[in-house]
Amino acid sequence: MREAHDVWQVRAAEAALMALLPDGALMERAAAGLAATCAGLLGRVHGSRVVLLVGSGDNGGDALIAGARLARRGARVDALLLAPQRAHAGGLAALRGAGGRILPADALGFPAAAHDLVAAADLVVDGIVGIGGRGGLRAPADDLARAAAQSRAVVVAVDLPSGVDADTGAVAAEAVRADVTVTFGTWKPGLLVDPGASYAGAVELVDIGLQPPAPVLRAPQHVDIAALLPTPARETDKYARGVLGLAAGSERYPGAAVLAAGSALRAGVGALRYLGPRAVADAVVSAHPEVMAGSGRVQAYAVGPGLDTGEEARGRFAAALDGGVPVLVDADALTLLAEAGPKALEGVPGALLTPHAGEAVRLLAGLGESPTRADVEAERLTWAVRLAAGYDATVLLKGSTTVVADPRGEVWVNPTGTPYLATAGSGDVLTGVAGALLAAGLTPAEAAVAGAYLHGLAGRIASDGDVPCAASDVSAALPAAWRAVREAGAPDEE
Ligand SMILES: NC(=O)C1=CN([C@@H]2O[C@H](COP(=O)(O)OP(=O)(O)OC[C@H]3O[C@@H](n4cnc5c(N)ncnc54)[C@H](OP(=O)(O)O)[C@@H]3O)[C@@H](O)[C@H]2O)[C@@H](O)CC1
Ligand SMILES: [K+]
Repeated sequence: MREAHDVWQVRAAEAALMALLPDGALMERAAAGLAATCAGLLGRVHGSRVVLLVGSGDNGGDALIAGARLARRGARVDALLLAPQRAHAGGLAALRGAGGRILPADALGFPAAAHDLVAAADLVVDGIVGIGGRGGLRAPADDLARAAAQSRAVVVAVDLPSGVDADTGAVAAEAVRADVTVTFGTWKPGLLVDPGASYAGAVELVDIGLQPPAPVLRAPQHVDIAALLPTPARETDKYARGVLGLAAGSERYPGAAVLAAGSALRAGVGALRYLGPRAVADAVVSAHPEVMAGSGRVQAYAVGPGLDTGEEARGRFAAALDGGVPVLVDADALTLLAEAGPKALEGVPGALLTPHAGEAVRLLAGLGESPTRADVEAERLTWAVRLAAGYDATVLLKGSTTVVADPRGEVWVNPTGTPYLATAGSGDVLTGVAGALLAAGLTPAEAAVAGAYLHGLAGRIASDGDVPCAASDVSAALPAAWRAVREAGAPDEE
């Protein structure tokens, strides 16, 4: 599990550790890790051209000390200081001592000369701001961020790309686009959640000895998901494996039911009961003869894909909520839930809501909040947590990064997925998978985390080689995704 901590937690852990160490030791550790990554990226350090973008805080200090290490190995290092009077004194002395050049950015005939330097560099180190950053990058730092983006140099961000909010991943204005981010002590949420995650490039974590408390955000890996996936026991039967009731599809949208059903079957349900109009039931059964049409005992319901919002749909939604079992609420059922408000979920033993940003806006309106879709996409952690608390339910907020929040405030981010999953029917596949896991007895949060992970992985498999895929292809790739996760979780053979 990758674990991320917020700025407040990092600062507290840093203070506790600094009290035990000589002055500057922590920054030396950070800078040593940073310099090692830069050297690896350069290949040949001697004779290479390195430009440091140096802000006024310790993030700039890390860059200067790493730059000194590279200069001692023969790199030509130029430090561009954004605030010469306030740059890290120890870092400046170290770089000067190692033969690096120190250039106040504004004394250079800024910005032209600074641009030339950045354009000619092999590697640019972004030490403008780290966890002390607030809001979008201010001038003239924003201009340097643009210059770095235009340069052919490899861009390495120190701790996190400047301009990315460490706690939320929000990018208020310009931000540095890094090829690699070297982060210290622990992951920051902004490195895992879009839009910030998309600015970070490949992230390397340098252990500096921090011992932070429980994380604010977790990103599961294959082994974590393998530990959640149900394995049928020798004496199991279809009821023990979990029966899912699927209330999806309508005469207008029969395909959603077919896709969700096929995906649930591939995600290990013992049996699937389809609940809906006769014509749709016929389509589902003809595509998947394993499906039983009609009501009966189930361990969980999944309700919503292609459901429609008319009288008949409302009846199916109400029946699912009244069933006394966990319920996954998606698509049209989210619209009905937003209308009814959180009280509709009272008495449901475990609800999992799976909105995209637009549906989240509707649900939030039911709580008296009025963010726009763009607001939700810019700060998805914040809004997912708010929804989970307001509806007292687990929320899986779908999007460029999918996040899961449970009502106690635990939050996960899904590291799998691909933009190719933005295709019609993709959400129906996710509903089938997560619904099956819910029926198998996973908690709503576990079903959401594992469901999003498998769905994202199946999407990557289906679009391997940068090839577009249909939702049916994603569904068909579920067994391969499941297998990949299982293999990673299997104990090594002796
Ligand atoms: N924690 C740890 O364990 C360790 C931490 N370490 C390192 O310390 C870093 C944190 O250092 P930090 O606290 O000095 O803050 P930092 O990120 O340099 O930024 C502050 C400066 O940025 C400026 N600024 C702010 N917003 C801005 C904007 N939008 N646009 C432009 N400028 C903006 C702000 O200016 P001001 O607002 O004061 O004018 C202020 O001067 C951390 O990320 C890591 O790299 C490692 O060395 C060792 C282990
Ligand atoms: K930075």
